[in-house]
Amino acid sequence: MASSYRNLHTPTREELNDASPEQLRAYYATNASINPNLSVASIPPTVNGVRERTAAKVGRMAGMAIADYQGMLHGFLVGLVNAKRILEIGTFTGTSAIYFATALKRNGVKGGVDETGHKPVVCLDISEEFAEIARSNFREAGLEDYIEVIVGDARENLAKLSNITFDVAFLDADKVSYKYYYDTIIDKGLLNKSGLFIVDNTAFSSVTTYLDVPVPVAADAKPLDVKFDIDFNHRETTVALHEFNEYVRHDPRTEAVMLPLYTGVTLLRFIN
Ligand SMILES: C[S@@+](CC[C@H](N)C(=O)[O-])C[C@H]1O[C@@H](n2cnc3c(N)ncnc32)[C@H](O)[C@@H]1O
Repeated sequence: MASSYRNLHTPTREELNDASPEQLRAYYATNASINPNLSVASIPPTVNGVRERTAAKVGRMAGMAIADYQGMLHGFLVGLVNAKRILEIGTFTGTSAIYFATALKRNGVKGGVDETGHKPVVCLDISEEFAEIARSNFREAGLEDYIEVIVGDARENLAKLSNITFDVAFLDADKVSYKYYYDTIIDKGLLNKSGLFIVDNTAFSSVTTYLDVPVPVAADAKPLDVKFDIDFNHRETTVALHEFNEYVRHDPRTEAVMLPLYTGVTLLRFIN
């Protein structure tokens, strides 16, 4: 790739296509080294054991869960926008949903199904196996009244959601669909005008980023043979994210900022 991150050149699709995996990774290298132990925020007890239980079930795929530091950031943002309802696309075994629900509860939001027919955190995930693990993690955390998981392709289930608006929408499922999720949420009015999008992995370059994360797999763990397409196309994902980034950069409806946290976290809000 001709250009580097330092001179802030935005690579073209052709440049991304020509780049080696090492160049992609170097280009998108982000600050993955923030140590939660140095953070002034604390990891809530509701996430205790979630990573260990996840790793015991899915092995190294457990690295797909958001990091604690990012979860603490999400909790902070939930407070900042005074969120009452959150939409999450891509739940896996529930780490990010637990951070969201913990923050809602701390902010005084009550659990249970409300007049919209939903609990405060509505999660969409395609995998019944992951959803089952997530639900048991929600029970362990005492947050089952706060979080529901709707299983199926989020592209279809998003289209079915109606008569509800959210204060935060978190995108963390298949990256190639981010633009579709973003546009559908806006077009259907699913995000309040003062709401916040949080979009994960926007500077992602390789799934090995997940797999490089050390996870606490117990020696006697026998991970499930979970049917999940971990072998998805890295380049297709990278290019789709690049196109998403360019799309939102030029979208007059919103303003965006990408935080150089882990594999990139983009925050977007509506411009009046
Ligand atoms: C990176 S993981 C989410 C991690 C999660 N937010 C956490 O903190 O643990 C991505 C998830 O997206 C789900 N997924 C992938 N494609 C999907 C689709 N088309 N619709 C719904 N979920 C999808 C996968 O099953 C997986 O659980």
